[in-house]
Amino acid sequence: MILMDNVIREGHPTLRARAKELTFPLSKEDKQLGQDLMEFLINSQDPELSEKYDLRSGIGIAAPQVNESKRIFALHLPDDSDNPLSFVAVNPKIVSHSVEKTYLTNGEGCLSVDRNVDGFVPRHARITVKFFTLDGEEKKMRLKGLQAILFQHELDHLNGVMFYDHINESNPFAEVPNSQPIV
Ligand SMILES: O=CN(O)CCNC(=O)c1cccc(Cl)c1Cl
Ligand code: NI
Repeated sequence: MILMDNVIREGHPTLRARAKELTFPLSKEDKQLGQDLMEFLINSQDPELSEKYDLRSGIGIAAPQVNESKRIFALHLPDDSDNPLSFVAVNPKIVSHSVEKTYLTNGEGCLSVDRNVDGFVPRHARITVKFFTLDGEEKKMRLKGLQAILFQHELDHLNGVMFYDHINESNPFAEVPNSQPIV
């Protein structure tokens, strides 16, 4: 199982590398990696397991964060949100996006960043995405709100981008033009 000791932190070169596409059928190891990423999210959101294994809670995790430079990540948005979202995405892509932006007024956090970095992280408000499941099935879906933000945060990790790269340096809380914030 993935533990915090397996999570690499800022400064590790893998976080700034472009991760490599996977080929199908996936190797046993790559399938296991996808399953391990999802298991980490579920464990990290479980009060007992997160305490037992000292896990920082996460709603997404990308393979580069455990030093696997592969284009695969897992999202697991708690089922108390209006519509639950939980999947492992292989070779994910954004195929189209809104002009309008969005951002979380509380900012974003990252398991690979052991500090608070305040500021608005402007993201596409609505995205159409494509990815493959661990079994090689192609999926296409439209995401908005926190689900869209989360997908973009994880896809950034596959491209060596950190959330704070998007924060306005001169004024972290500067108004974001043409945006609908999420409180
Ligand atoms: O890459 C994934 N992580 O670093 C896991 C920890 N961060 C979060 O759960 C998190 C928190 C707030 C907003 C977003 Cl968008 C995310 Cl992703
Ligand atoms: Ni992150």
